[in-house]
Amino acid sequence: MKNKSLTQYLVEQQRQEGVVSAELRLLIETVARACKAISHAVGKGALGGVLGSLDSENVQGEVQKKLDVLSNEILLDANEWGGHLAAMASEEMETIHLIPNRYPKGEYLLLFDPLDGSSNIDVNVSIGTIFSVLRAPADASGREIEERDFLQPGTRQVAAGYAVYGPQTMLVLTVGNGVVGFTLDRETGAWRLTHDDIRIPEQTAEFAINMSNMRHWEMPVRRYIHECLAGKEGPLGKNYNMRWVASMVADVHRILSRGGVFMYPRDERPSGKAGKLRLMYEANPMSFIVEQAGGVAIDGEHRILDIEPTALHQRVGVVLGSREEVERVQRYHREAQQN
Ligand SMILES: O=P(O)(O)OC[C@H]1O[C@](O)(COP(=O)(O)O)[C@@H](O)[C@@H]1O
Ligand SMILES: [Mg+2]
Ligand SMILES: [Mg+2]
Repeated sequence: MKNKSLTQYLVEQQRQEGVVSAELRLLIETVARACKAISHAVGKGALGGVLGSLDSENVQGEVQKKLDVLSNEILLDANEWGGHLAAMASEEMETIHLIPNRYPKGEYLLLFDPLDGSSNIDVNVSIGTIFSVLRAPADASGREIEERDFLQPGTRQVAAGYAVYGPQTMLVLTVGNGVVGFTLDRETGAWRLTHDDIRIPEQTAEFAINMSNMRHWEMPVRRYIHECLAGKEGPLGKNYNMRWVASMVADVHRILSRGGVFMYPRDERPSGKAGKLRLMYEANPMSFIVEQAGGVAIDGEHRILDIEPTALHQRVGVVLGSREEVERVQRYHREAQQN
């Protein structure tokens, strides 16, 4: 039998499981269509003139790549007119994007990191798109959506997913009923269910962290990585392997595929920034997916999904992946606080 299509999966989630509304189904299909368009642009590379940087910076002061801006535009254009959304927010835009008055409005809020792993674009390494869906608060009906309407904890997400543009283009999705993965059939253009009920193994011997930041890490992170590096003779009693793609989508995708722990911890740099990754566009959607796959996601001490956001572009420390390892890192943080 042929693999199920994304539409078929979503219709089942709507009819049989009752976890997806018709509007949410159409919204997810629209996002998936946009990801397909981004995948095509990524695939053209230098032939499509999409590589390289622009002169502009985004709100976080990062130089924008052509593909950051192009992917942002593709997602905005695809999602503006469908009538499913009240507003959108993106890592690449300073403030929220309201649905223009000429289009019907819906009840959902869409947030995205249009192009994750920007430093890998020009070197032909896997990159991706991350998205998160919230419901607009009930008290927002009848008035214009404001930034504060987006500031909801990750537990309120009704769907989250990512597309990874690698050797294969895949879409990994949760609607709060487990995690599934679709592979883009490049000949027919269809998303086909290839990875049913993805589960992260509880134990692992593989970690992912940017080691060049070691001198800035807090003690609990140093302790954990030091123990991993000590291998079989150390306190953890096993030899660890290390991987760091530097595209969160690709690193998290590996963890969903074979387990592991991914860390971009907050550190002791005086920048006052709590880590590098963004809560609303990266940490929350990935944490929702990881938890739905049986893993754990924390900021060091606390569950990421419980964080009450205070700003749209807020950054957060991230430790996620296989349960036993993440809980060990959490224990080290708690012990450090008690001392
Ligand atoms: O270059 P570093 O410091 O290793 O950071 C890598 C991290 O930065 C990110 O690329 C940030 O995402 P953007 O490309 O969307 O800004 C993550 O995907 C990745 O985990
Ligand atoms: Mg990113
Ligand atoms: Mg990005």
